[in-house]
Amino acid sequence: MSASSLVEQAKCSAAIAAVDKNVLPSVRVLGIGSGSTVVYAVQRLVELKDQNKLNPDLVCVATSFQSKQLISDAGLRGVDLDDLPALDSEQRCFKSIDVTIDGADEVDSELNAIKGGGAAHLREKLVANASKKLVLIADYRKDSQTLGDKWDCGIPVEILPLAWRTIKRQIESLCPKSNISSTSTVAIPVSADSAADAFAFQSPRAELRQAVRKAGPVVTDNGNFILDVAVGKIHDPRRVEHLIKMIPGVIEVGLFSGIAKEAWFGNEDGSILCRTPRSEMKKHE
Ligand SMILES: O=C(CO)[C@H](O)[C@H](O)COP(=O)(O)O
Repeated sequence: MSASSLVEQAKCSAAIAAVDKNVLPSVRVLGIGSGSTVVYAVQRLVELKDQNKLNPDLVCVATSFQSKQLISDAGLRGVDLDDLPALDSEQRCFKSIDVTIDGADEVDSELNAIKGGGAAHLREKLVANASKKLVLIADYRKDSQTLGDKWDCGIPVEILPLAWRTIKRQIESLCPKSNISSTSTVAIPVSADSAADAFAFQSPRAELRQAVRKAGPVVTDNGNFILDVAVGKIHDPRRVEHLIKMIPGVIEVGLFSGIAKEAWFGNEDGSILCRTPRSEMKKHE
């Protein structure tokens, strides 16, 4: 089998396993992520729907234009995030989505994730944050110990177009390039008053993401630009996320720290791994 078929098979098997385990008839509100792996999840939902295995009142919340199209093409009922009741009266919590199934660009051992390879991470994070459970699905290339081990395209950062050069400069000046070599890892104090406020960070390089088959930059579903910020290995994703998010004009950072509850990976050999934060890997057939 070719390498690309193996990857597709791995995406598909992870998606099917995650949907079967998580989209039970009790699920009434389902978040649908974005990207190529999610396509397989939606295909599985159609099969379950045809077998009357889904909640008859199921509604789906989209995370992008693509996801909205997937939902409607599958004959599933879509609903806007803001049209959901703010409070789940049964469980008395403010998470109105039961489960969200989404892809990822890289997932570390704690299930922190890089997302936004498809430039959809702003709405993906809104939906994930409103979900009782975020389940990630991916192929074996995304499964890593530390963010930055495998994904080398940088952290996607959605920004306000009118100040893109200023924001780029400010991100790059989080750690002046002149201070370090391209391979070194240095400690950057994020606040002057505490030595503990330091984290490993490589020289950030922020590139404006360019469109394919369209002249100029990628424009997100929200009308914004994307900077891909290369920082090397990310040992403290929450810190990095907060540091970048503090820059005025940054709308959302494609780091999902401590949000996902479960991640499913399809392997090259056809097996599937399910991971939870800090857990041992569980092998499924
Ligand atoms: O975050 C995303 C889009 O913003 C995607 O979920 C992520 O890029 C993974 O995509 P794929 O399943 O195509 O590998």
